[in-house]
Amino acid sequence: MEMDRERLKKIIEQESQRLDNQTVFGGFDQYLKKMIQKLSISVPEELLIDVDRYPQMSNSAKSIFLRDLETYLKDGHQSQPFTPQPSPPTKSVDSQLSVRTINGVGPVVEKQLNRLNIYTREDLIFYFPRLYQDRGQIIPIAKVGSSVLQTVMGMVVRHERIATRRGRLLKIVIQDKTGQVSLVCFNRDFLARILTPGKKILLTGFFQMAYGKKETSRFEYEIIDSEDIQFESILPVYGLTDGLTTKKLRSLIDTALKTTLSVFQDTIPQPIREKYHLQRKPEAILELHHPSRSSFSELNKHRSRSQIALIFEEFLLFALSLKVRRHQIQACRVQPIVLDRKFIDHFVQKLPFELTFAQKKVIKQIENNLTSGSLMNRLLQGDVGSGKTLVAIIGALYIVKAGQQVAMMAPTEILADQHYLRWSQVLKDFGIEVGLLTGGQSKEKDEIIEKISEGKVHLVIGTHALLEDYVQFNQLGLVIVDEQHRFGVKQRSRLKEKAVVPHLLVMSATPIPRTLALTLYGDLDISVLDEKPVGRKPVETVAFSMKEQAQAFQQVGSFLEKGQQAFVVCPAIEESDLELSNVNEVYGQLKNKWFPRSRVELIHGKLPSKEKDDIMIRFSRGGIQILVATSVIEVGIDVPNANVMVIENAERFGLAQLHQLRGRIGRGDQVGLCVLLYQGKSQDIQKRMEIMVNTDDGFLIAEEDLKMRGPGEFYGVRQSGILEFHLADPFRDWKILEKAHEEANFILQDDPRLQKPENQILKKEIERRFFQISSDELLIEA
Ligand SMILES: Nc1ncnc2c1ncn2[C@@H]1O[C@H](COP(=O)(O)OP(=O)(O)OP(=O)(O)O)[C@@H](O)[C@H]1O
Repeated sequence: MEMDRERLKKIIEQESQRLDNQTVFGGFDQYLKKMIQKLSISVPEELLIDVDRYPQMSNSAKSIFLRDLETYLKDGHQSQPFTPQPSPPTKSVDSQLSVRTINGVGPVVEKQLNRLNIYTREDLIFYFPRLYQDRGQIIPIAKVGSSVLQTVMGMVVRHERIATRRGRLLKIVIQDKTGQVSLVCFNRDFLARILTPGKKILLTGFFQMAYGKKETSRFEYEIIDSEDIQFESILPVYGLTDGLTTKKLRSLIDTALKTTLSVFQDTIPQPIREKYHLQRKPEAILELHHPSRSSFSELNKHRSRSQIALIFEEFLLFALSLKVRRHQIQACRVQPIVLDRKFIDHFVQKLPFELTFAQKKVIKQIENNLTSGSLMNRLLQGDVGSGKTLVAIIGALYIVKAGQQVAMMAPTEILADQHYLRWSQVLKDFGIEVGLLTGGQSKEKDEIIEKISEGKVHLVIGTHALLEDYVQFNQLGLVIVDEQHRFGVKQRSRLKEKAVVPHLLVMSATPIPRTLALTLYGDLDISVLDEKPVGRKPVETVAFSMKEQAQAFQQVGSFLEKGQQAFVVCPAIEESDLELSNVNEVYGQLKNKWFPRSRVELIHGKLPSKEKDDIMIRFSRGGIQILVATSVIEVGIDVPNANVMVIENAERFGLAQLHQLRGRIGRGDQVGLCVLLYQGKSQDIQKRMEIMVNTDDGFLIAEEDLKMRGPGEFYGVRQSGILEFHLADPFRDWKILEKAHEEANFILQDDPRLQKPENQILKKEIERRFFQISSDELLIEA
C-alpha cells in the first residue's frame, strides 16, 4: 500500500510540473486514470488528502481527480489491486449530482448546459432529442422538400446576409453534388461562427421551397469532422445552445446514461405496468435516446411505446400527488375563523358598485370554508374582468379581521405593484396595512420583512419573493395566488412551510374546461365567476389586415381626443423575425410619425424591473397616453381609463391570449375597442379573427383555441413549465392522463397514505418531486 501511494504521489508530482494549466484542465484526470490502470495499483484513501498538497494542480483538475478516485474506491478497489478492464466498469451514480460530476463537463460546458436548463445528471438524461437523424436515409439535396423530416449531407459554401425590414438575416448555404439548400437562421446568428465555409455537416430538418430555392428554418445540424460515420445508425439530435455541439452533447448524455441510468427505478407498480404493457423505465429512456429502427418509425408520427411509458409515470405521480395532498388537506383541522360580517358589509357598501350574483356566491363558498374548521384550498376561475381580485380581497379582509395575515402573490412585479397601488389606497381607510415585497427592492426590503415578521403588515402583496426563506410571517392565515398557471403544485406546497397551515385561494383567468381543470388541479375545490359586472360592455373587436394600420391608428387618435389611453401590442421585441412587428419600431413610428404630441412609452419584459414599474405606474396614473407593449401586459393589468387596444400581428397570438390581452381594456364604464391587425390570408387566420370578433366569452374561446390550435399549444399552461413534466403534455396526452388518474384512485383506495411496502418507491418519488407525505404533519388540533 505504502508503495502504491509513493508511486502515485510521484506521478502526480511529475505530471503537475510538466503539464501546463490548460493541459491539466483537459486531460490530467484521464492521464492519471490510465496510470492507475497501467500500474495496477490499489488506491489508498489517504491519497485523497495528499492531493491537496499539490498546489500546481488546478482546482478543477484536483476535483476531477478526487472524484475519480472516489468512484474507484466505491467500486470496491480499496482492497484488491486494480486490474485493467477492456472497458471501464459501469457505475451507478446518484441522479441528483451536478452535471459537473460528469467526465468532460468543466465550468464552460456546465454553463452551456445550464442554459438548456440542465443542472443535474437527471436533467441531462431527461433532455430528450428534438429530432432523430436517420443516417440510413440520407438523401441528395436535390430530393428534399416535403413536409417530413429529412437528412442531407453537404458542405457549407457561403453565408448570405439578407436585408430585411428589420435587419440582416443570416442564411447559410449548404451544397452537395446535387444542389444547394439555405439554412435560415432566425435568432441563431451564432451559427455564423460555427458553420464556416468548408465545414462538412449532416443536416436534419424540414425543408421547403421559397422563391424557387430550397431552404429550412427548422433544422438541427451536426459537424462531421471525420470520415468515420456509421451510416446505418439512427442518431438523436438535441436542441443546442451557443458553443455546445451535437457531438459533445451526445457524448455527455451517453456518459450520463452509462453511469446513471440504472438508478432510475420503475415507479409504476408492476400490475399496472403489465396491464398497459408499459415498458420499463430505464429501457424507455434508453430507447428515446437511441431508438431502434422499428421504434424510430413510430417516433416521428405519434407517441412511441417508450414515450407512453414515461408519460404514464409522470401522470401517475402527478395524479397521486394531487390526491394525496387533497386527502391531507381535508384531514387537517384548523381553528375556524370568526367572521366579522359587519366590517365586510361596511366595506361592500363603500364600493361604487353592487357585487354580482356570482361574486356573492363565491364569497359565500369562501365563508363556508373559513368557518368550517377545515382548510380552504380553492381555485377561483373567472373570465377577464369578472371581479376575481375583489372577491379574494374580501376573503383576505375576513382573515385580517380575525387577527391573521394574508399574503397575495402575483406572477410579475408589474402586477404585484399594481395590486399594491390599488389596494393600499383603498384599504388605508379601513385601517388595514398593506405592504409590498418583490425581488427587486433593496432598501425598503429589510424594513418590510421585519414588519411582516412582527405582524405589523396585514396584507403582504408580492411576487415569488414571498416564498423565500427569509420571509417569515407572524401569523399567516391565507395565501392568495394570482394566476394559477404560473404556480404549480410544488409551489403550493412550499407555501405551507411558511405558516402552520394557511388557507389557500388561487385565482385564474385562464379558462380551462372544467373536466381538464379537475384533472390538473384535482387538489383544489373550484369556484367559477361566470358573470361579468352589470353595465360592463363587451369590448368591440374589429380585425384589419396589417396594411390598414393607418386606420387603426386613426381610431387610437379618436380615443385620445376623448382623454382616454391606448395600448399597442406587438409580438416581438427585437429585430429578429423577418415579418413580425416589433415594439421598438412601432414605438418609433407612433412617437415620431403618428402622435408626436402625445406621451408614448414603451414597455417589454427585457426592461429592468424598476423601469417597468415606473412606466406602469405612470400609465395607470394617466401620465402616459399610449403604451406600446409586448405581451407583458397580458395578465391582470387594470387601468380603467385605457379603452382602445391595437394588436399587431394578431395571428401570432393564441385566441385565449388575445382574449386576455383585450381584457385589459373596457374595464371601466366605457366601451372598449380592440383592433386586431393580422397578416396572412389563410383560412385558419380568417377563422380565428372571426371568432375574436364575434365572441366575448373566455371559456368558449378557450374551447375554440383547443380545437383549432391543438391541445399542445394551449395557452399558458404548457409554456409556464409549471406542471414540470418532461415529456407529458396534459392536453395532447389527456387519454393517458385519465388512465393515470384512474389507477391513482385504485392505489389510494387500497393504501390512502402510501404506507404499503409495494408503494414505497412511488411515495419516495412523489416526495422527491413534489412534497413530503407525512400523514401526521397536517393534523393540527383545532
Ligand atoms: N361587481 C362589480 N361591478 C362593477 N365593477 C366591478 C365589480 N367587481 C369588480 N369590478 C371592477 O372591475 C374591474 C376588474 O375587477 P378585478 O380586477 O377584480 O377583476 P379580475 O377578474 O381580477 O380581472 P382580471 O382577471 O382581468 O385581472 C376592477 O376595476 C373592479 O373594480
